[in-house]
Amino acid sequence: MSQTSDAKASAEAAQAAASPAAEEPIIFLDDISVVFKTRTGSLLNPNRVTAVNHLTLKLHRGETLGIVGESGCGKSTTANVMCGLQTPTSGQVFFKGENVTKRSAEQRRHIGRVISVVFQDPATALNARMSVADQLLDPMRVHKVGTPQEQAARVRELIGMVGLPSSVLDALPGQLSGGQRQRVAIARALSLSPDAIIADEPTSALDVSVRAQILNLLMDLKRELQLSMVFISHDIQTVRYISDQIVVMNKGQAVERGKASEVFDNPQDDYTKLLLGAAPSLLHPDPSLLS
Ligand SMILES: Nc1ncnc2c1ncn2[C@@H]1O[C@H](COP(=O)(O)OP(=O)(O)OP(=O)(O)O)[C@@H](O)[C@H]1O
Repeated sequence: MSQTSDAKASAEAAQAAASPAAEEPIIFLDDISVVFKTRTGSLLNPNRVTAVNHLTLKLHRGETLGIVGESGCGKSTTANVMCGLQTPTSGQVFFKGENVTKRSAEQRRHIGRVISVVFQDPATALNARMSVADQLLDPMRVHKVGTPQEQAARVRELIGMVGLPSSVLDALPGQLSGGQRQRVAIARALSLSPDAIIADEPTSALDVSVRAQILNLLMDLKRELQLSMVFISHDIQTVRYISDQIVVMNKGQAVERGKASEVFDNPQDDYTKLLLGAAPSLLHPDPSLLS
């Protein structure tokens, strides 16, 4: 199934490449694999773990691509390849048509290709000793974006965009709730007006009631800013709620892909069916929380 799924994606990619009029995907992972050296590995592959195995996927402008699969299936490694934190062992990474396979996240920023990441735990993603205002100013200072006045105005704009009062700007992360901290992390991710955002399990560390609020915030921002987003989760119901397109991963491979509604209403792969069958009892006992 995965080969069929990836063959389909490769055929689409070839077709898109042949048509100059077709809009380039923001991110295009072309048949990437990531193999880590380890002390253990498997019987067939000693001292090696294949975290991602011949994966092809595309993120189009304004789209939310959901990546779903169990722990260890390669989601975070895929996210790291997308944002330049991990170089693939094989395969190529394109950013708006440009081959950036060998470029680090830092090098990509210098050529104006920005992908921001929102991590699972805002407590560790934010600097505990920096005020909220400084956390938001930091990326603009580091990348020398705007005058001090423009940066200050942008900070006020960002904090409003994520639904927080400007009174939190002087607070330290430890003085905020988990949901507020994740809002700050999202504001920080938006500060350089990224081409795409990768949200890697952004709600998993939060209380169930707060999860729905953060999901709704991401949906609102996506609409208002026409964000292109990769949303990664082991929770298939959360992915279903927010995504336009879905890739289901198992053991480093894409086992199913397609429009979210089609994948969920008519899953073809046994693993997807298993995830869907297991889903209702996993994290959202009360579906009204997501409405
Ligand atoms: N730096 C590394 N060195 C060795 N093995 C690694 C490394 N990073 C990830 N792995 C292994 O690669 C596989 C995929 O890991 P990855 O973190 O991408 O999965 P995941 O789906 O994001 O899981 P989780 O949801 O638990 O984070 C796992 O078997 C993991 O142990």
